Amino acid sequence: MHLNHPANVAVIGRGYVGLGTAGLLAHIGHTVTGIDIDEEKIAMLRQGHVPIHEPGLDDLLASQVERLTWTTDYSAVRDADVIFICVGTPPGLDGTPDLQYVVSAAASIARHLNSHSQIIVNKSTVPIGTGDYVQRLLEDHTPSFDPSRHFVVSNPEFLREGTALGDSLYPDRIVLGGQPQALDLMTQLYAPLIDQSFTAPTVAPRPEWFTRPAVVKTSLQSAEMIKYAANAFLALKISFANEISGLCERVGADIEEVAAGIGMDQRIGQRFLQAGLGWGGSCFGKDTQGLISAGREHQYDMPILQAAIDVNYRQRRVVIDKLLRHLKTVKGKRVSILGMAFKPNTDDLRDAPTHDLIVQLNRLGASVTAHDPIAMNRAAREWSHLSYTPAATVEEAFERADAIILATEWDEYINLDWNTLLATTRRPLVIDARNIIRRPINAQVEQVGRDAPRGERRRADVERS
Ligand SMILES: NC(=O)C1=CN([C@@H]2O[C@H](COP(=O)(O)OP(=O)(O)OC[C@H]3O[C@@H](n4cnc5c(N)ncnc54)[C@H](O)[C@@H]3O)[C@@H](O)[C@H]2O)C=CC1
Ligand SMILES: O=C(O)[C@H]1O[C@H](OP(=O)(O)OP(=O)(O)OC[C@H]2O[C@@H](n3ccc(=O)[nH]c3=O)[C@H](O)[C@@H]2O)[C@H](O)[C@@H](O)[C@@H]1O
Repeated sequence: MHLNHPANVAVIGRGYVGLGTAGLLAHIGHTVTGIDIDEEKIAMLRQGHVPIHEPGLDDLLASQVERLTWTTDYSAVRDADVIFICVGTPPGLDGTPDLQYVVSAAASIARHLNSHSQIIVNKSTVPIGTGDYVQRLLEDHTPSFDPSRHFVVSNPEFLREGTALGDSLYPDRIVLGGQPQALDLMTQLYAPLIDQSFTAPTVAPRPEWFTRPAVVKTSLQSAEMIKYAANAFLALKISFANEISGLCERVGADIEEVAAGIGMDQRIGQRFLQAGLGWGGSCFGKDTQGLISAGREHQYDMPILQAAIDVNYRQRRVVIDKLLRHLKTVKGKRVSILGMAFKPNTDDLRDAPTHDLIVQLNRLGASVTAHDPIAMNRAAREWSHLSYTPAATVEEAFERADAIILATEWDEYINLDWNTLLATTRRPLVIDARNIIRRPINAQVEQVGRDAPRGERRRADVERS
């Protein structure tokens, strides 16, 4: 079978994954219609405004205006060769992913499928078996449905927020699950990405070391499982580093040196061993819980994943314990938090550790001030249930503070003139929950899994020697 080039593609959902996918497919030459039910966000996109903060995405989308259309009208599906589902799958109350948006998107697609060959590709992270379910739903609701022409494919997404463009344009692998003829069509769609024959955009240059992505073709179920297993493994790697960091503190070892030392074993690898406040964001918590709930459905325990979750959320208490060791009580004290987004270079606040830090500090009676270079406006909307004073500038956060907690390692914080700012505090106490401070500063500094920074031995020194 043959896929038109350029292909007509519909991308359902304009979140982090939908916008990244639309931008990528337009950049490699396809004609893309982005569909979302959120009229306000579609209106913003039509006016050239990107509704999320993702470095370089606004420039990439602006460079592709001729290939990109935004609409709330599903009838665009009728002319599409390939239809991507990129809607949210948030956790339900018991940790099971809520599939209502996927089901509703699939039902809307079903109303508009045509009688030609069309591929429905799921990029949302969904429980194993959802692809089959979507196929049955389409069969039931599409009078013209023909399994020799209408295919459901799983193509999980591995981008990280904050580095979405680079991750999408230069991926380690492209995972495709489904029937062989549908996967052949998908490799035709992705040919410029697989061969890296596109011109790298200036906002995301091709790394020198990058050659081409691997293409992994599997069954629908295996592709769906690969996504969950990848996120779960990364999450447990971080929790492993955090668990070891607690013991490091007790025996006088330094987690930065230990992580560098074990990470040099290529079987382990350096990445995702950064100890600190633990993971946050929309996916690691949701997907580890999602796997556990899938196990529960099959009467199968997943104790390693449960332990990874427990260790992760314990880190949020460890940081407050460190603060209390110095201040005894925080009642009436001014505690300033630097960083609200769950990681740098994004405005995403989902499951951000800072949320839980503020909750704990509110309970302990502290007066909380918080700052973030990008996420403050979003926090004003999404965290109105919390009690904190937003600091308009980082200087304002330091002024008269009894303690500073560094929660997100934005470059802006790494490059601060710490000593000048600390001079304006009431007490120079820094809880560096991301271990970013490398040299001694004029403050008592608490880090995670190590003594205060001495300056003479750093992770980088270990890497060089
Ligand atoms: N955020 C990330 O970095 C990554 C997310 N994922 C997965 O991708 C999926 C999407 O995640 P995000 O982009 O973060 O979600 P998001 O919450 O940022 O965006 C979802 C979008 O879908 C729209 N939507 C909901 N129902 C719809 C419908 N019936 N028709 C059209 N649009 C509809 C919403 O209005 C929203 O704009 C999730 O399953 C997530 O687990 C996978 C890899 C990375
Ligand atoms: O499914 C998803 O949504 C995505 O989830 C993660 O991406 P993301 O959550 O955007 O960001 P990460 O860079 O993975 O960071 C997640 C959290 O882990 C924390 N982290 C990361 C690495 C580390 O060593 N230590 C650590 O605490 C970060 O601070 C952050 O809070 C995965 O890395 C992506 O591959 C995946 O596509």
